[in-house]
Amino acid sequence: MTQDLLRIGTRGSPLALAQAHETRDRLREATGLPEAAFEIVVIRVTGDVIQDRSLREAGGKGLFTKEIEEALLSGEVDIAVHSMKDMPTEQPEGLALDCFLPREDTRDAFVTLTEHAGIADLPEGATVGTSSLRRRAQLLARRPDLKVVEFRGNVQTRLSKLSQGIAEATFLAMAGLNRLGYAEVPARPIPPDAMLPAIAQGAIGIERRSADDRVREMLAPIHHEPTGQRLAAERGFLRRLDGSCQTPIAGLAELDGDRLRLRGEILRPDGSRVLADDVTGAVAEGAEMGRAMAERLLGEAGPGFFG
Ligand SMILES: NCc1[nH]cc(CCC(=O)O)c1CC(=O)O
Repeated sequence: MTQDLLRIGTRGSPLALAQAHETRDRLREATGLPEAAFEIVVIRVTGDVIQDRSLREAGGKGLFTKEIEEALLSGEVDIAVHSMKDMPTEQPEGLALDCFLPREDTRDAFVTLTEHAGIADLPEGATVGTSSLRRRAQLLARRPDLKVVEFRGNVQTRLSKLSQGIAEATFLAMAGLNRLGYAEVPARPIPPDAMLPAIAQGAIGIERRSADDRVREMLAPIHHEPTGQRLAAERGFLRRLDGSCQTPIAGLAELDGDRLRLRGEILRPDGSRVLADDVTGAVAEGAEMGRAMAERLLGEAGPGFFG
């Protein structure tokens, strides 16, 4: 970082830009620096360029982060703002990811232009759009009769697919809708008991060069430790499961004083089996609780579970 400018790297999607603006505003507030001290630098990532096929086919993890991390390492940007939901559990050598903003709503939302109030009310054989393996598996676990079609693109695109009748409902993260200020989108939050969210859903993380002390000091006052504690548990769970990267995984940690409750779930992609666990322990033990839960569920699953 040059003496007077902090370059903030981000994807160019409306949600990514909203998250970058939130980060800049919090940094301005914390540092007292003027708006001119920050520059938002939009970086094109592979995941944004691929439009014609499913992201999974294109090769899994890191599709939304690789180019941004390269820009960090080369000094093109000084920090990178990410949806933690899209972040691998390990960062490249030389980068640190330990600053988290206060978490938004962690729930998924059921979105429909029809009068159906939720998953249970959809007519027999109805079509639901989602490109999330997790949501697909969770949906089919409850309603094996439903048809799932691939749904990509931003919120507007997905809503227009609903209005064209391509599907009767879809799912979106409440966090994204709230951060974009889309109060008019017909979205009903789903309680975590009914659909456990993705690991780290609703959390924003800020990545930096490990050795950049000036940036580390600048980020310290905007870090939200309770969010960090919850993510430590959820990502501890994910880290142990990451090997099978096509695995539908869900998890949510919640704090109650110095206690942490962690719920986790792994599913077969077709929803035919769901293995779930729910534990409470000391906040400081979150990462280990997550790892141990993953171990238990993997043991229960046995070989071939994800087939
Ligand atoms: N995988 C895409 C993605 N990454 C983060 C969010 C939403 C915001 C969040 O969960 O923080 C979304 C879209 C969605 O799931 O609706």
